Parts: sequence; C-alpha cells; structure tokens
Amino acid sequence: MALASGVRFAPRALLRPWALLRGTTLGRTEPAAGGGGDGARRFGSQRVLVEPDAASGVAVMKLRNPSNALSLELLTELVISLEKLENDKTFRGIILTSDCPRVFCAGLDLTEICGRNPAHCAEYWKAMQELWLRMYLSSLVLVAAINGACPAGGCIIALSCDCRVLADNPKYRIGLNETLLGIIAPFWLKDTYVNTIGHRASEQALQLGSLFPPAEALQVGLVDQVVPEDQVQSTALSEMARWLAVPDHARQLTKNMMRKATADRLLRQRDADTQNFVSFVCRDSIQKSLQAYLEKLRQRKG
Ligand SMILES: CCCCCC/C=C/CC(=O)SCCNC(=O)CCNC(=O)[C@H](O)C(C)(C)COP(=O)(O)OP(=O)(O)OC[C@H]1O[C@@H](n2cnc3c(N)ncnc32)[C@H](O)[C@@H]1OP(=O)(O)O
Repeated sequence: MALASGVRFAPRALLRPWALLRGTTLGRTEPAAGGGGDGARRFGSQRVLVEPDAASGVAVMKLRNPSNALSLELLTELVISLEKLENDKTFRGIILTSDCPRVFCAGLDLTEICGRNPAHCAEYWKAMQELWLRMYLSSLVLVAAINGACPAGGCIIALSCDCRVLADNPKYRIGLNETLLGIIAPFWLKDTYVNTIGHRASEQALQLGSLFPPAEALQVGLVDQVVPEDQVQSTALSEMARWLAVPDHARQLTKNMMRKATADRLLRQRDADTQNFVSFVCRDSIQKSLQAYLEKLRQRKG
C-alpha cells in the first residue's frame, strides 16, 4: 500500500481474481467504433465493457449481464477490469454505468445462492466482499451513472462509488430492500448505508426495505444528482471533472481516511462474515423464500 502521488491504497492481494476466472473472455481488446489509437481501445469481457479515454484519464465501465445481476463471473470480471485500470497510471477515474436497458444492477444473482452447495455460496460471497473492498477503497474516482433500477447489491455497488448521478425515472428506484426478501443486510452493507445517509435514515430504510424513487433518493442523500435520463452520462462526466480537479494524493488520502475504518471492519471479520452468510442462506427456510422470490420475478416477466 504505497502512499504517494499515484497512491494505490486498495488492498491488491486480498484475493487472486484470476483464480476465479472460469471460462470468461476477459482481456480481449478491440478497437472502439471509429478506430483510433491506444486511448480509444476498448477492452473488457463478456459482461464488462471498458471504454477508456486516455486523453481525459477517464474510462467508462459498462455492465452488460442479464439484468446486471451480480453473478460470480460478473463480480470477477469487474474486479479484474478495476485492477487493470488502477494499475495503469493513465487513468484517474471510472464512470460505472449499465449497458442493460432499465436496470443499473439487480443486486446479488440469486441463482448463485439458490439451490447451491455451501462451498459455492462461500466462493460467491468472498467475491462479493472482494468487489466491495476494491471499489470502496479504490484510489480512482468512481462515479456511478445510474441509468436503471438499483436495488440491494446494486445499491451497494453505487454507494461504493464517490458520487452518484441517477436518471429521473420513477421506475429507477434505489435502496437496500433485503428485509422484504426475508434476508438481512450484513454489517458492511449497513455501514456503507450509514456512512452515506446517516444512522436514523438507515435505521428506517433498512428495516422497511425502502426502495427510493429518484426525488426521495436525492432528498435522503443516497444520490448526489437526479437528471433527465439523456443527461446522465454528461452529468457524470461533469461530476468527474469536479473530482479530478483536486490533486490526486490529497483526495486519495482523504478518501482513505474516511473509508478505511469501515473496510478494516470487514477485513478483520471476513471469514466470520462468510460463514455467517453461508449458514444463513443455506437454511431451508431461507432457500424456500429465495426460491419463491425468484419464481415471482420470473413470472412477473410474462
Ligand atoms: C447474513 C445474511 C446476509 C444476506 C445478505 C444478502 C444480501 C443481499 C443483497 C441482494 O442483492 S439480494 C437481490 C435483491 N435484488 C432484487 O430484489 C432485485 C430483483 N429484480 C427486480 O426487481 C427486477 O428484475 C429489476 C432489477 C427491477 C428489473 O426489472 P425488469 O422488469 O427489467 O426485469 P425482470 O423481467 O424482472 O427480470 C429479468 C430477468 O432477470 C432475472 N433477475 C432479476 N433480478 C435477479 C436477481 N437479483 N438474481 C437473479 N435473477 C434475477 C429475472 O428472474 C428474469 O429472469 P428470466 O430468466 O429472464 O425470466
């Protein structure tokens, strides 16, 4: 964890993301539409598309999984893409957005924890912890351009960024709705919520499983700007410029000062948190309610 200009304080070797790659296509590089030099080359994988702009030092990272549910593969590909950008000194910021219509991120991929064995659930949860740790402590500026629904794990991905811009569409609700599924947000999701909107608002929202429409999300402080849908990207870029106007080392050390204690809490209890998650989700009663919820989602589609 060097602390200097170009600081990299994110714990890099928390887990070896490459070891998680199972038949993904990460690492492919393709020229962006219109061609161009290195700065215009996209890279990415099946589930994450990265459009880097070397001139501005900003990369746009697009999620492109079905409903952007956080499958093990998506988590792994996100960690690897993030690491790749962090290790390239050209880049100072990432705009995270969705390539999937109407959904920014549907949260945990429930098929990863429904009808799976404990070992799989543990592997999955470790990958979730890993992504959160890396995003929450990233030395880069992360701006979430939220162009769709953003429940539960999707909300946590957005809250791990430094700044959030939400499209003004009443269907694009954001929040931690775990209690409505009969599950409990783990302490580090709760901590992230409290750090963003404060204790009392979190206490209410977490117990009620509130999903906030844009105006309410802005009011409670879950997002920083609500703008018409066609202005989400441009507003995210303007926000990025504001954050990048600050010298990197001062901003990075300040970010670390604000977030490290929260991340350390998970780092200290990572194994216990994994065991707790696995024993909870593998209970028969929880499996039944997750199964019923998934079924409801599938039927709703028709
Ligand atoms: C100690 C215990 C600790 C426990 C901690 C657990 C932490 C949990 C955090 C979570 O993230 S739990 C997941 C919560 N997520 C949700 O409740 C979102 C559910 N999805 C939706 O509400 C909607 O899908 C949407 C995101 C608003 C999108 O709506 P849209 O109408 O555009 O799409 P659908 O037709 O509903 O869905 C399309 C397709 O995707 C499947 N799907 C949606 N969400 C998930 C998901 N989270 N996991 C798995 N699959 C999902 C849905 O079933 C459809 O599938 P199909 O096969 O195409 O029919």
